[in-house]
Amino acid sequence: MLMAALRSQSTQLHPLGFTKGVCNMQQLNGGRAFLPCLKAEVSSAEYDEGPAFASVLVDCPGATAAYTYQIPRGWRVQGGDVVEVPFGSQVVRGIVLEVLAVLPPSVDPQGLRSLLEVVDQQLFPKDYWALLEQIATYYCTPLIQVVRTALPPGVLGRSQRRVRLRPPQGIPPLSEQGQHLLRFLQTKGSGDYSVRYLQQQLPKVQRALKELERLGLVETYLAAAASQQPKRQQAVVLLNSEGKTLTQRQRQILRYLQQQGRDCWLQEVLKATGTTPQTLHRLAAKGYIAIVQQQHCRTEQGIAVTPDRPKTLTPAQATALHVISKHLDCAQTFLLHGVTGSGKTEVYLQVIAQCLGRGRSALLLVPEIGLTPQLTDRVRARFGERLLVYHSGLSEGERYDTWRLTLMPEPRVIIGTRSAVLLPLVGLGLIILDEEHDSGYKQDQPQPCYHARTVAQWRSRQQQCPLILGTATPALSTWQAAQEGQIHLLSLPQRIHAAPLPPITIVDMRQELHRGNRSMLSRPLQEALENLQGQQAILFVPRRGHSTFVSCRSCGTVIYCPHCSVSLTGHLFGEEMEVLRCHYCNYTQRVPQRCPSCGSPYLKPFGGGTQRVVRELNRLFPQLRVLRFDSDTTQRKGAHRQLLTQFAAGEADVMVGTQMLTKGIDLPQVALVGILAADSLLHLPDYQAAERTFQILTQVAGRSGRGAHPGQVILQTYVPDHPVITAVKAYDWDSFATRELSSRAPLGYPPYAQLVLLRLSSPDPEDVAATAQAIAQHLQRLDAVSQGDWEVLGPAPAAIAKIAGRYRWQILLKGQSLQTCGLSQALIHLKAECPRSTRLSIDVDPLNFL
Ligand SMILES: Nc1ncnc2c1ncn2[C@@H]1O[C@H](COP(=O)(O)OP(=O)(O)OP(=O)(O)O)[C@@H](O)[C@H]1O
Ligand SMILES: [Zn+2]
Ligand SMILES: [Zn+2]
Repeated sequence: MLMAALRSQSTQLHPLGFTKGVCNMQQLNGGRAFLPCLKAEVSSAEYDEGPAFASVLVDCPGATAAYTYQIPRGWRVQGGDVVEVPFGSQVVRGIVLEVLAVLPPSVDPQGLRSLLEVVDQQLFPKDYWALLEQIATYYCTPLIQVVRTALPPGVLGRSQRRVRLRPPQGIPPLSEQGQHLLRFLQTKGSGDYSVRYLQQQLPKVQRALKELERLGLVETYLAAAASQQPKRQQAVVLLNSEGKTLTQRQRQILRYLQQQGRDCWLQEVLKATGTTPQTLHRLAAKGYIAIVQQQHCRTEQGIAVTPDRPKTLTPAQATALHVISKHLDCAQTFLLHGVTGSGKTEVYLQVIAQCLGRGRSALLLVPEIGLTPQLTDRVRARFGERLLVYHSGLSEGERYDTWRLTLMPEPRVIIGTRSAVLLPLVGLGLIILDEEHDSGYKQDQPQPCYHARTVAQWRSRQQQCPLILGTATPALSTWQAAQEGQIHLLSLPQRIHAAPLPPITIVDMRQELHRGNRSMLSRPLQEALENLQGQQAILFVPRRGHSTFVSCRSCGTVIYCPHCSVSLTGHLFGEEMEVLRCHYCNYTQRVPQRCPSCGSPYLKPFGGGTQRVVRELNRLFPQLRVLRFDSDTTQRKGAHRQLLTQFAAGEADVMVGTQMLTKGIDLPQVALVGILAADSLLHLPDYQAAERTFQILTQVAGRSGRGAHPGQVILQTYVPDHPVITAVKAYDWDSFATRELSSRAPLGYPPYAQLVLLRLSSPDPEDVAATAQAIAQHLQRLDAVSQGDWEVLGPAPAAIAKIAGRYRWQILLKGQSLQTCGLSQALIHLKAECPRSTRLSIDVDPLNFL
C-alpha cells in the first residue's frame, strides 16, 4: 500500500520537467516531516526487512564522491532510482548507485541522513542501468565514474518545490498566517512561487502552506531548476492562410508560413519576410495566426540542406541491404567491408529508413563529428528534422536537451561521436559505426576507457537489433571475428559506377636525394602538381611522429620540452619567426640563437609539418592556391566545415592536411593525392603500427578520383619495399590482414589475447617508479598470474616518459578474458593502494601505448 501510494505520487513527477506533477503536503515538508507519517502506514511485514543503505551519486557541482544515506524502512529502492536527499543545507537529487545491506565502515552512523523521496524509478529505459553496470565491470571503473560520463551535467536537476493557486472555490475560515500567505499568493495571477522564496518572504510559511493545501486552495509540485528547463520561445502558428481584407504584405507572410508547412519561430518569420512584430500581432488579432510560447529544444541546428531521395542501389549495395533487412530483429553484427567510394553511406541510409519505418530509432556513430559535416548533411537531407546530433562539442544546453530527447520513444536518427553510444536511446533499433577501425572510438582517458564498438555490441544484444560496422579497412580484430563467422561479412568490392581505385605510384625518396632533389616534394609529385589542369589535390602530412623538430648540426642535440619527454615542434608565426611548441603540454619558446649543449649557432629544423609543406608549395608553385587543414587551422567551431566548403567550391587548388583528411571526405574534383613522409607512421613503437599505417594510407588514397576524372596517388617513402607499402599499393587488404594476423598470433597480441594497460603518473619520479614496482609485485602474486593465465609485463617507463611535469610508468597485462579470471576485482582495488601523489588509470583493451 505504501509503495502504491509513493508510486502514484512519484510517477507524475518527471525529474526532467516534461510533466509537472502534483504532490502532497507531506512531500513538500521534506523527508523529516514525511518519515513519521510514513512509519504509521508501514505494515509489520515491511518492518522485517533489515536496515538498508543507498550509495547515492548526488547531482550537484562540487559533489565528488558517492554519499551514503539510510533508506527509510519499507521503501523499495534500487540502483538507477532517482531520489531526493539532503545535502548540506540543500535538498538535491541524485541517482542510487547501489543498495547496501551493511553500512560501510567509513560512514559515521551518527551523521547518517535519510533519503527524502524516491522521485522516479523509470527514468532510464529498461536495461540502461544494466548497461552502465556492465561498462563499469568490464572497464574496471567505479560505477560513479561511468554514470558521470554517460549523463550530461544537471540532468537530474536540483529539485525545486513550487506552489501555485488552485482554481478558487470559496474561501473557508483560515488562520492568520493562512490568510496572509493566501493574500501574498493572490497578488500574482497564478500564485506560482518557489517554496524557498516564500520562506524568505514570510514567517511560518510551512504551517500556512499545509493549511492551504489541506483546504485545496493551493497545490505544490516539483519542477526542474530553471537553468535546466527547456527553453521556450515565441512561435507563429498559421490558423487561416487566406482572407479578403488582407494587405499585400500580410498575404506574403501567410504564404511564407504556408510554404513552410510547420510552425515557425517568430524570429525566423521576421527575418525571412522582413516584416515587423506589429504586423504579426495585427494578423494575430485578425485571427489568421496565433503567436504562442513553444518549447525550443536546444539541439544542434545544421545548415539548410536540399532534401534528397534514396538512390537506386548497385547490385552489391542491394544485396547488403537485403541481408541486413532480414535481420532487423536480431542482435547480428555485420561488417560492411566496402572499398573507398563504394557507397557504404547509401546502404546505411536505406537501412536507417527501414528502421524508422518500423518505429525504432537508429544510432549512427562517426569517429569525429567536426570532420564529417558532409555525412551529417547527407543524413539531414534524407531524414530532416528526425536527425539529432550529439557530441562533446555541443553546448551544455544542447547536450542536455538532446540527451533528454533520446528518452522519448519517438523514432529518430542520432548521429554522434563515441559518447553517443552512452545515450539512453529508448526504442533503439539499429546501430552503425562508420569507419569502425578508427581509434577515435576508444577513450584513452579518463576512465572508463571504453570502446564504442564494444559497448555497441552489448547494446545490440540487449536491444536485439543489428550492428553494422562499416569500413574499407577493418580493424584486424573485426576482420578476425568475421573470418571466424561471429560477424557477418558483406562486401562492396567496387566503387560506384565501377570507377577504378586510383593507381598508387611509389616514389623512393632515397633516389630523389641521390639525384639532388632536397625538396620535400619529389619530382613526380611536382610534375603531377604542375599538371593539375583545373582539378584539385590533397597532400597528406602525418601529424604524428614529430613532424618537425629542431636539432643542432654540430652536436646533434634535439631541443626537448622541459616538462615532457618529447621534442618541440617548430611553428611559424607570420613569415619567418619560428617558435617551438610542445604538442603535449603547449609549452612554447623562441628558437634559441645557439645550441644549448655546444653553443653552435647551426640549429636546423628537420622533418616537415603542414606549415613547411605549404611554404614549399608557395615557393615552387606560386600560382596554386593552398589551404591548410590541421588542428591549428580548425580550432574554431565550424572551421572544418568552412575549410571543406571553401575547398569544395574550388576556392583553392591544394589542401594540405594531417590525418583529419582521412575521414570520409567525398570531393569529386580531387584527382591527385600526395602522401609525404608515410614512414613516420610505420616506425611508431606500437604493435599496431602496420595496421594503422595500412588504414590511414588506404583511406587517404581513397579521396582521389571519386568524381568523373580518374585519380592518382603519389606515395613518398624511404622504404619502398616495406610489405605494408606494397600492400597499400596493391589495395591488397586480404593478404595484408592474413600476414599481420599470423605475425601477431605467436606473440600473443590481440585479437589472440587481451591486453590491459595500467598507466601510472606522479610529479615525483621515485614515487611513481616505486608504486609501479609494488603494484607489479602484487599482481604477480594473484592466482590468475601465478597460474600462468595472465602475464605481467613491466613495469617500465612509458614511451613518453614525462608529460606536463608528471613522470609516467606503465604495466601491461596480457592474458585471456579478463572477465572470467577474477582479475577485474583485483584491478579495481588497486587504486586504493596507490599513494596520493600517484595517479593510476586502468585501460582495458588499450589502443594507445604512448
Ligand atoms: N547507388 C548509387 N548510385 C549512384 N551514386 C551513388 C550510389 N551510392 C552511392 N553513390 C554516390 O557515390 C559516392 C560515394 O559513396 P559513399 O560516400 O557512400 O561511399 P563510401 O563507401 O561511404 O565512401 P568512403 O568510405 O570512402 O567515405 C557518393 O557521392 C554517393 O552519393
Ligand atoms: Zn650542439
Ligand atoms: Zn610539454
